[in-house]
Amino acid sequence: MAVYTQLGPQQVDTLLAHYDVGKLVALKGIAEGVENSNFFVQTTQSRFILTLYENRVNPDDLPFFYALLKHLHDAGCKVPQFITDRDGQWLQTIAGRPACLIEFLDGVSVTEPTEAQAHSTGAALGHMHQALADFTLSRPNSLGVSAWRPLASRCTVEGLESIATGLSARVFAECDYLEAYWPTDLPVAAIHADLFPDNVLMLGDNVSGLIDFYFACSEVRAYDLAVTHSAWCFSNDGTAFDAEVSAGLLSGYADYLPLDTATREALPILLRGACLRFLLTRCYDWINTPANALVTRKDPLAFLRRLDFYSDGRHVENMLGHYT
Ligand SMILES: Nc1ncnc2c1ncn2[C@@H]1O[C@H](COP(=O)(O)OP(=O)(O)O)[C@@H](O)[C@H]1O
Ligand SMILES: N[C@@H](CCOP(=O)(O)O)C(=O)O
Repeated sequence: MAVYTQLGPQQVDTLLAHYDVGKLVALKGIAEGVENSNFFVQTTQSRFILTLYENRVNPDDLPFFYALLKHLHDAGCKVPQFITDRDGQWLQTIAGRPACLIEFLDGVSVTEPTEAQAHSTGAALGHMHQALADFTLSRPNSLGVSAWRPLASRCTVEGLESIATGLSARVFAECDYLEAYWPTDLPVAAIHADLFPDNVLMLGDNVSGLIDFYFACSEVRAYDLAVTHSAWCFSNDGTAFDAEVSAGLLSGYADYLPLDTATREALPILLRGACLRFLLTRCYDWINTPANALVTRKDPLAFLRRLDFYSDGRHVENMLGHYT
C-alpha cells in the first residue's frame, strides 16, 4: 500500500481551487507504489494523480524532477507533466506534506511482458536517453557504486546471513569486483534508474507512459539499460531468463542508440551492478521493515539469482551476440 497520509475531499477541494482544472468528482488512494502517497483525482474536466512526498523523497530534489519531466515532455517522450496552478506554481503543501498535481496517463503496467512490449519499452528508454543528451541539470546517484559497500555494512553480516547463508561474503566480494571494474569512460547523463515493469504504462503492445522518476539521477547512461534489462527479462523470482524479452528490449533500445563496443564491453559489469543495487536495497528493507508492516517487502534473492545469471559471461555474450 502507498497511502501514508490520509486526505479528505475538503482538503483536495481547497487545493484544486488554486487550479483551472474543474471541481472534484472522485478521490481514491492508490495502493501500488512504496515511496509516496498517491491519490487518483477525478475532476469535472480531467483526471490527475495527486502525489504527497513522504520522507524518502527530499523536497530539495523536486525542482530537478520537475525540470526533467518538462524536458522529456517537450522532447515528445511519454511522461506525465506536473500541473501548474493559476500562479504558475507546481509545488504545493497539503496535510503538511510537499505535494504535486500530476497529469494522469492511461495504461496498465504488465507483470509478464511480451517481446513486443519489451521492444516498445526499450525504444521508450532509448528515446528518453536521446532526449536527455542536452539536459543540463544533475543530481548525484545516492545509490551508485560507491554507496553499495556502506549499504551492505548497514545491512550487517547477521542481517545478510539471516536472508541466505553466505550472502554477506558474496555481497562484499561483489562490491570488491564492481568497485575495481566500474566503467569510467562511458557517457554520463540523467537516467530513470528504476524502470521496472510497474513504472511503465502500456496500452496493448505500446508504451503509453513512463512514470515514477524519483530515483532519477546522473549516472553512466548505459546503467539505465542494465537496470531495465535486469527488471524486465526474468521471471519475478529471478529463476528464469527470457531470451525473447531480452532481444526485444535490446533491439528497441538500439533503434535509438547503438550498442557500441564500449557499451557492450561494459554491460556485464553494469548488469551485475544493477543486480547488486536492488539486492542490497531489498535486503535493507527486508531486515528493517517489520514483517507485519503495510508495505509488502520485495524478495532480495530474486536479484541474487539475476546476479548469478549475469556473472556467467557466456550468458551476456549470447544476449549481445547479435550486436557484435
Ligand atoms: N502519471 C500517472 N498516470 C497514471 N497512473 C499513475 C501515474 N503516476 C502514478 N500512477 C499510479 O500510481 C502508482 C504508484 O505510483 P509510483 O510513482 O510508482 O509510486 P511510488 O513512487 O510510491 O513507488 C503506479 O503504479 C500507477 O498505478
Ligand atoms: N523497483 C524497486 C523498488 C522501488 O519501488 P517503486 O514502486 O518506487 O518502483 C525494487 O523492485 O526493488
